[in-house]
Amino acid sequence: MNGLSIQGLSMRFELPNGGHVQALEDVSIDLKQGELLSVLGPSGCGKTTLLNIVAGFLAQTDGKLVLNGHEITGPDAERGMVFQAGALFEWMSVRDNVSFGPRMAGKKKADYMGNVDHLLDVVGLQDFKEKMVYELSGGMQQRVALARCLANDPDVILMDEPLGALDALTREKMQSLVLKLWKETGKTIILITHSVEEALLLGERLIVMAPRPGRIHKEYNLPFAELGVDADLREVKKHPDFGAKRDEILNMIWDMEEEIMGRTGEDA
Ligand SMILES: Nc1ncnc2c1ncn2[C@@H]1O[C@H](COP(=O)(O)OP(=O)(O)OP(=O)(O)O)[C@@H](O)[C@H]1O
Repeated sequence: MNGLSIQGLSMRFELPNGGHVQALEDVSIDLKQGELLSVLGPSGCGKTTLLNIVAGFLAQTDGKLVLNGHEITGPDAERGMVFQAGALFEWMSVRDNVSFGPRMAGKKKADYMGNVDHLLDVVGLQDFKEKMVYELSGGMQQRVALARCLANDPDVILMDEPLGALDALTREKMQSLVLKLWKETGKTIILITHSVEEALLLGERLIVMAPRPGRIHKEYNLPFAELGVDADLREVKKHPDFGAKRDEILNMIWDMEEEIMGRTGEDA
C-alpha cells in the first residue's frame, strides 16, 4: 500500500537522574498517499518527537514505521522537513537554496533547473530568485523553505510549526499556499501546529494528542482543508461547523493544560 503507516510507536527518554519521560506511547496512524494530517496538543505531548521519528532523526523505543511498503530506519530524501525558521542557507541565493537538494544528490543542472524554476513560480518567488535569503521577509523565507523541500520530491512532507513565526496576515496567505501545494503535488503532509484554527483549516485529518504519556486523544476527519483549496480561508472559517469544532478542541486542550499544570517533567 502506498502511504505511511505508524504502528504502535513508543518513545521513552531515559534521564541522567535515572528517571524517564514516556514521550510517546502506542501511537498508531495510517495515512494514505496524499493525506494531510495536522497534529495539535498541549506542550510536551510528543508532537515534535513524533515528527522526528518519522523523519528518521530519532529511533523509537518501540513500534514500526512503514512508508510505501518499506520500513523507515533513518533519514531519507523521501521524507522532507520544513521547520519554523532558521533552516535555510543564509549565504546562498533563493535559487541556490531551492536547488540545494538536487545538487547534493548529484543531479545534472539541466535535469533539475526546470523544476526549480517551476517551484519558484508556484511559491511566488520568481522575481526574488537572485536575492540572498537574509534579504527576504519571514514569509518569503518560509516560501523558500517549502520550495526547497519540494525540490527533493519527497513522498512525505513533515512540517514543524512552519508558520508559527509569521504575522497574522502573512500566516493566512501561507496557509492558502500550503493547501494549494498539497493539492497540486499530491504529497502526504504531517503538520504540527499550536494554532487550533490552523489545524482545522489545514488538516483534512486532525489528531489531538495528550501528554504523559504522549498519545492520541481524539481524531477528526474535517471538510475545511478541501473547501479551502478553492475558497478564501476567511470564508471557510464562517462554515457553521468551524466555530463549534474550534471551541470543542480549545476546551479539550485547555482541560489537558489545566490537568498537567504543576506536574514535574518526568514520570519516575
Ligand atoms: N532528548 C530528550 N530527552 C529527554 N526528554 C525529552 C527529549 N526530547 C523530548 N523530551 C521530552 O519528551 C516530551 C515530549 O516532547 P516534545 O518536544 O515531543 O513535545 P511537543 O508536543 O512537541 O512540545 P511543544 O509543543 O512544547 O513543542 C516532553 O516531556 C519533553 O520534555
